[in-house]
Amino acid sequence: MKQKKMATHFASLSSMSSPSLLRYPSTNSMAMLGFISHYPKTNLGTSLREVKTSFSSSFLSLSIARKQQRKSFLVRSVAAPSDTATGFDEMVSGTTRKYYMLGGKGGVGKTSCAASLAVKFANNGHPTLVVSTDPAHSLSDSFAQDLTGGTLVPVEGPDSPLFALEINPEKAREEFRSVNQKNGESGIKDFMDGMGLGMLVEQLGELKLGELLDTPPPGLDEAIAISKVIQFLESEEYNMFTRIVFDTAPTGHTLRLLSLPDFLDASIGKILKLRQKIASATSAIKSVFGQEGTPQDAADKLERLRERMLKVRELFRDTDSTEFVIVMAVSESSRLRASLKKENVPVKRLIVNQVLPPSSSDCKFCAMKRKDQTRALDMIQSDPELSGLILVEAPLVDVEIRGVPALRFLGDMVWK
Ligand SMILES: Nc1ncnc2c1ncn2[C@@H]1O[C@H](COP(=O)(O)OP(=O)(O)OP(=O)(O)O)[C@@H](O)[C@H]1O
Repeated sequence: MKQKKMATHFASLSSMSSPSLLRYPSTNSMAMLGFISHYPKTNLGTSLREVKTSFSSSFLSLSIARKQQRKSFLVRSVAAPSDTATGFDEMVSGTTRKYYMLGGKGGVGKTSCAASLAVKFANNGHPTLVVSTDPAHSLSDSFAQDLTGGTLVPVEGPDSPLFALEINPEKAREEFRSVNQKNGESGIKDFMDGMGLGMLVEQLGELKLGELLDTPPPGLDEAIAISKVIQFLESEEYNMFTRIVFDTAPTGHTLRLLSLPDFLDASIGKILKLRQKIASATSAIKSVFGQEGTPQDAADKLERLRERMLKVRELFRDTDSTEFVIVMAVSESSRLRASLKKENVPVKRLIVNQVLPPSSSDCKFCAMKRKDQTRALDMIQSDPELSGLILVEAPLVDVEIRGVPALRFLGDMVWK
């Protein structure tokens, strides 16, 4: 229903003719998105004057103006773009597979930036896959398409194949969970004490395996989800993808994820060593690993998971194939950058999203916001953690970033 609405919406846009509208050439039959002035400075006159009208009184007038615009299918942007080049040429060059992980707090526009980057890659000849491993998915919203099935869904519109995937982190954990102990820890302890193996239980207890699987830390699901994606991308079937864009979880989760492979590697390594020790006590192992499958199955699963985690960890640190792009709101701190640095994760670019446009006649509120914003941008530029990064100011646009044409529009402004 919503998709239909979108299609109508953009179809109407494509049939508009106004001197102040700039039409986007589309290589397929998808409708086009028109925006007043594609932001070149020379073209700001009429459009910005109109925009200022809605900005000058209050946000109420802005929202009324928005409604009117939507009604007449006139979509306008209220921001000037950054002139900064993001080095997209470098991002797009070469056919060797590259991974882009976009991370940042929830609500800053991470998904929009990830989806627009994926669209841009696909429009520049790269068969692309965009994956959401954020437990609170919004990729479906962004593409205005249902991507919730946990499988690769083709996205219509871009010039080269673009597939999207929302990974259900719960499902991704199932494999790991299947090696979970079925009994409570005290049950196992009694049982194993009876067999003279109490010490091993203590060692297992120290790993907090049961706790880890029953109430997993937020980053665990994502670590497993990413490792699954990496795994299936290795198969021949998915060789075609030369760009993989990850819409990762919000900052806190992502940071945990970054340290998890080490943690899991250490834990799984210990478990595997313990397996050797208790190899003869089959029934005890069954209690620990559950009744399903043989101890060998459980150990093999853990070993495979461990290998995959190691790959993810390597991938996160490989500057040739992977880049972590930070997306933040203007007012945020540089904590994420510091943590990424500590984890040796390659970061080159920082997107500061929803930046207000320049204007000479702001309302009080807008003027205040703009001041805050200028101060925040100055701080970012002088922050030793951030100053070395390519700073990209993504403008606030007066339209919902939904569907391929809108993502294409945003992508053309952000990824240059
Ligand atoms: N530059 C922008 N101008 C205007 N609206 C924007 C911009 N960037 C994002 N938005 C809007 O902000 C909302 C949140 O964006 P998005 O879903 O991309 O954020 P997110 O960081 O992925 O959030 P979450 O983690 O909650 O999914 C969306 O409605 C999106 O359309």
